[in-house]
Amino acid sequence: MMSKSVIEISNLYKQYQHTNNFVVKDVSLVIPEKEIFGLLGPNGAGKTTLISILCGLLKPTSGNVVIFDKQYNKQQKEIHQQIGVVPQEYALYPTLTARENIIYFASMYGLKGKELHQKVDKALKRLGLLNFADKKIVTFSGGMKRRINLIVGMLHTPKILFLDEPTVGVDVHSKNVIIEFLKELNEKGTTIVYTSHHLTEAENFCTDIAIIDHGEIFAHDTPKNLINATKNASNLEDVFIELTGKQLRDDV
Ligand SMILES: Nc1ncnc2c1ncn2[C@@H]1O[C@H](COP(=O)(O)OP(=O)(O)OP(=O)(O)O)[C@@H](O)[C@H]1O
Repeated sequence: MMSKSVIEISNLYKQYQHTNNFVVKDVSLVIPEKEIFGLLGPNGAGKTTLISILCGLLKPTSGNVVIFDKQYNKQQKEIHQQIGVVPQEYALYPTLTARENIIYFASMYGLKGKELHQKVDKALKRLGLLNFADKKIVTFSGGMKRRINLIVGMLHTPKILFLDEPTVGVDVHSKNVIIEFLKELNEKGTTIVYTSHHLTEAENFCTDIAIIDHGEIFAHDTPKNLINATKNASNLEDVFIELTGKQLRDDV
């Protein structure tokens, strides 16, 4: 039986002000509940623009986004209570500690008291950062900041978690910790929507993948079906090169 859809995107277009081109072009997608959906594409393909529209940070030029049967122009607050956002840029206060940052953002979702403190400790421990809880963010490495960014986005237990390149620029250890943590959240019921450059990571992690280039979705299917449907492809990288004509460096 098909899962019910939690995100429905129809005929989405985006053109930034004072530019001549659309950077998202006629994108229509349905994302079912409990999916791990990966949006893959080369630099400048439109991944950040599209995911920013889906989490309500940007307005589309035209088209429609429906999340849990709700639309941003009518029920923005209701949608925001049910989603979590982990942006590509660190959304953290550098001179506050990790714990202070997390508590500051979590309190905006109404988390407080003992429950909040227990959740903070549990997440910090799970992501290997409990010993750094009371250190200032300014002293953290890129991988540690990414993990705090992730806790900030998920502590209120969102039904959908949007992540823009959550593993970019981090070492293998941080990357594995992040991916394993996201898998656990997904097993507990969170739908994950993420963008990435990492084809091998996405192939192993995602239940469904859309490949975007020049603002257009070229393909959308399970990793296995994408590979099977592409002549001589043995992995997602082969599919990607066939569809976009580009080699996407699977860098750290
Ligand atoms: N604020 C903006 N104003 C004008 N053009 C923009 C703006 N933000 C992004 N763009 C352009 O829109 C296109 C898509 O950019 P976007 O950041 O969505 O791509 P991306 O796939 O996320 O790239 P990357 O992998 O490098 O992060 C690019 O050509 C970019 O230069």
